[in-house]
This record gives sequence, structure tokens and C-alpha cells, in this order.
Amino acid sequence: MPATTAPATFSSLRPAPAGRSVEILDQTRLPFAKAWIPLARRDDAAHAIATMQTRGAPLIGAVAAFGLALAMAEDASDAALTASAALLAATRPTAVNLAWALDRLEALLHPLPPAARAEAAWAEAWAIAHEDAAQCAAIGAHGAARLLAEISGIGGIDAPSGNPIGTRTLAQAGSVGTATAAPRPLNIMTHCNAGWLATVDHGTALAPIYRLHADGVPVHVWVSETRPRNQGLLTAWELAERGVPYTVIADNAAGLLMMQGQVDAVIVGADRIAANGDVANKVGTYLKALAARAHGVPFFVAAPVSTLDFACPAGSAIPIEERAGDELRQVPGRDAADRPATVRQLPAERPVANPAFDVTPAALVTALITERGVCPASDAGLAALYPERASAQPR
Ligand SMILES: CSC[C@@H](O)[C@@H](O)C(=O)COP(=O)(O)O
Repeated sequence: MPATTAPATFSSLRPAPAGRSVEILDQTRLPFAKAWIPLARRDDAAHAIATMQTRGAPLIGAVAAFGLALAMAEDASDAALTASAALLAATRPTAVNLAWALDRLEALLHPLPPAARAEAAWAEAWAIAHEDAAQCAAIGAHGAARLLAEISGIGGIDAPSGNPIGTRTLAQAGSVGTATAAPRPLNIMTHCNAGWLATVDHGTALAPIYRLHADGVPVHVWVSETRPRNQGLLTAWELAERGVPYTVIADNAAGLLMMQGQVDAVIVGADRIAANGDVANKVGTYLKALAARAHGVPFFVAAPVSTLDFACPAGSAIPIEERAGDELRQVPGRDAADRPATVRQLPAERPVANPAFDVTPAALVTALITERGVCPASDAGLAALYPERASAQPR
């Protein structure tokens, strides 16, 4: 077996001790309890994705790949391959990583004889996991360099063209000069959870923050709560585990903090980036981008290649997941005795709308940060970084 497909223990995903299966961290129990759950069958993986036991665009792509590998161990016929891929693809609609991973496995498996499919699918699922971890590490390096360039007022560099992108420097409320001489930490705002919990490892938006922290740059993170699912609490838990200073804020506090000059940059992940650079991400992202533009705060989006949808011309074509209204009507947490509890805020019959994502127009995005480098959020910017993908799409 090639080294790239060897099982490994990542932060959010690991091989199960017995048999050909994997375990995931149950994110519905975090941040209160850290519990690993086994995925031994296709339907375990589908259930985990649909119920958000596992979540975050790159991670659900990897888990879907393992789900299809588990399906092949159950039934590797042509009909089962097509049906299992369709079943897994239907679990969540917005993050394109899910379809990307399933398409990749289907393209590999359909030409193979059924008897060879389980082995090949298992190896490919691990290859996807390894690649995602490596890509997120690279996003961390590129993103950290870009943020440091902003601090020192250099502006970023558009890899691989070398053209400068953007000239804005960070908000100077604390007279930030250079990273090491900063009189106060670099204040970065994020939304939702785009850390190692949302990927196979390292994270997307949080990877540059982890990298800066590891390099000794003083960083403080404004973590927005991210109602209704409160993924910001997952971000806070992750940052606490790694010793990165942070403060949780209500989603609605973000604009005030930017107005007051308390935010040097915003960085978020993405669930799908259209060919023109429009970005679908957790609902509330768009409002942060608007506030950032109004106050001259750089707004970055970090994502790996599996999040890029070159077949989708613009954000208006991205499907937006509508989730159950009870996610809004109820709040899970702990009671006074520290037992798991759910509080109902609204009766079940009260009308609510619960779109899980929104779309930030490319014009509001300072730059995209991918495993290949930093580029403008535009057709041309993405085509410069991914010429083979851009030219492969029908126009
Ligand atoms: C690295 S993940 C980026 C996005 O997937 C993340 O910000 C997000 O929107 C996750 O949504 P979720 O509904 O929690 O799966």
C-alpha cells in the first residue's frame, strides 16, 4: 500500500481499533464531552453527516468517502455503488466537498471489477484524508504569511503570479508595526468553526491562526457564537485546547468591534466557492463581510481545492441548506447540575426559517487562501492558481 494511503490518527478522524472502519469525534456532544463514535457501516456515515455528528465541509467530504468504502464492503455491485453514492450525496447539499469526494471515488471504482472495489475505495478514502490534512497545513502557512504581510503593510502576494493583491493594511488601533513588535496581539475574527474539527486536521480558517501562534506571534481570536448551532463554541473549545487566546461574542457584536478598530482581519472557511469567487459559508458570514468592507477590515476566506466548484458559475447557483426549525427553537447545553439539557425557547408550532448558509459576493472578499497560495476572489484569480481545473470546465 502506498504511504499516502496508510491509515493515520488525525485530530478529528482515526482508524477504529478493530476491523476496517473509522471513528469520528461526535461534535454534537462537544464542547461538553469528548466522545469518539465508530462508523462501521455506510448508514453510520450517512447518519453522522446528516445529524452533524461530523461537520465542516472538508471533513464531511472525507467521511462520505469512508461511507462509500464501507458501502463497498457491504455490496460492491454496480447498482449498490450508484445507490450508495446517491444516498451519501443527499445527506447535505451546500458543501461541495461531499459531492467532490463521492465523484472521485465513483470515477475510480466504476471501471474496477466489484471484487476489487472495497480495497480500492478504502485506500482512496485514506488518500483523501491525508491530502486534506496536508492541504490544510499548507493553507496555514500561506495564510499566516499573508496575515503577517498585512501587519507590516506590505500587502499580499498573489501566488503564483507574484502580483500584489490589495493594499490595505490592518486596522491600526494598537499601532501594529511588525508582528514581533506589536504592542497588542493581532486581533482576528472568525465565524462558525473552520478548525481541525471541521477538516481532517489543522483546519482552514484556523490553520493560519494556529501557525502564527506556533511561530510566537501574539494572536487573539474573536469567536462569534454562530447561532443556531453554536459552532463558535466548538471553535472556542479548539482554541482553548491549543492555548490560543480568544473571546466569544454574540454574532450581533461583530459590527461594533469592527467599528471600534478592535478587529485587524476576518478569516472564515467556506462550504463552496463558485468559479467567480463568490463564497458560500455558514449563515452570518455575509453580514461580517459587509461590516468588514464598511470599516476597511480585510476579509479572507480559506479553503482547499475540494471546496472549489468550477462548474458553478456564481454564488446564486449554490444550493442553500434549510435545516429543521427546532435548531432555532431549542438551545442545547448543560443544566445547573451539569447534565446535558435542551431548553425550548419557542413552541414547536411557531414559524421559523433556518437557512444554514449564506453567500458572500466575491467583491467583498479581500483574498482567497488555498493550499496553492493566495489569490483574488475572481475567475482570473482562481484560474491562475488552478489552470487545469478552470480550463476543464465547459463555458
Ligand atoms: C473548514 S470548514 C468551513 C465551513 O465548512 C464552516 O465554516 C461551515 O460553514 C460549517 O458548517 P456546518 O453546518 O457546521 O457543517
